[in-house]
Amino acid sequence: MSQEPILKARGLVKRYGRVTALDQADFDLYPGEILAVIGDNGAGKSSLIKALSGAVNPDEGEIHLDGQKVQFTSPMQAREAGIETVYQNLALSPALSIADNMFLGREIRRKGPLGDIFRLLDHKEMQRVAREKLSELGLMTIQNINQAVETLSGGQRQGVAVARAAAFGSKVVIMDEPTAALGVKESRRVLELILDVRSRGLPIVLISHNMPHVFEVADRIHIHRLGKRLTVINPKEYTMSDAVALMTGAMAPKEAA
Ligand SMILES: Nc1ncnc2c1ncn2[C@@H]1O[C@H](COP(=O)(O)OP(=O)(O)OP(=O)(O)O)[C@@H](O)[C@H]1O
Repeated sequence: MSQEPILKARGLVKRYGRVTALDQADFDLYPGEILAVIGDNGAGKSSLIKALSGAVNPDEGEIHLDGQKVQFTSPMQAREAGIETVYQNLALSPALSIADNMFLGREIRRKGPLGDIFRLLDHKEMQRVAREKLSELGLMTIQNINQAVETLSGGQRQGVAVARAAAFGSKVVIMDEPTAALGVKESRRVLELILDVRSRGLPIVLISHNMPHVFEVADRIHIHRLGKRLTVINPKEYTMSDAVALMTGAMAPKEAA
């Protein structure tokens, strides 16, 4: 790759007591790509993603975003720097509307003296922007932006979470198992959304156990094993069973070219 990575990590270490979840892990995400991260249970994928998204503080190692060294102490800091994460448990508030969920934690306040004094929310503006963001991603089959998220299907909820990440992630979108809880049709829609987000120029990190999904959308596959990056493969040059064999240690990686 001739370009510089947009997000890069070197030598990440994270220990939980006697367990070493990350053991000198490296990571590279390049502009405009979908990078899948796969690995066996307990390989350290979540720990890696948490370190990159500010949810855990690594004990050692460095993270660089856009060439600058960063040290996030909270997910909010990573979000402010342009890294949006769609977590497995979604982090949506079911009782709130779609529009309110899109702006959770970064609400737009009303301008003017009353707005300043009472910190009033600008619901109209939030609804307008939410509608715009959802329709950009072809999600306006969701009829009413004021509908509570709890009334949506799993796929629609995932759509709101992805739209929120795509709307606010200025540099990187990380998705942790976005299709895990979904049916076939809903998974399809979310995969299309992931491709849409890439076509809008945002690079994506996709953590998934679903090999067909990974092989369908990923440009490159980072294989994580025993707390570190084992290798990165091109899905066009490997079969799914090769990838699983690498993940489980049944096959050794080829020497880097
Ligand atoms: N908060 C924690 N406290 C203690 N141990 C943890 C914690 N988080 C992760 N671990 C341990 O670190 C190791 C790596 O876990 P991690 O969740 O990163 O793996 P993973 O590849 O995401 O696994 P899975 O695919 O099962 O979600 C595991 O042995 C796990 O038990």
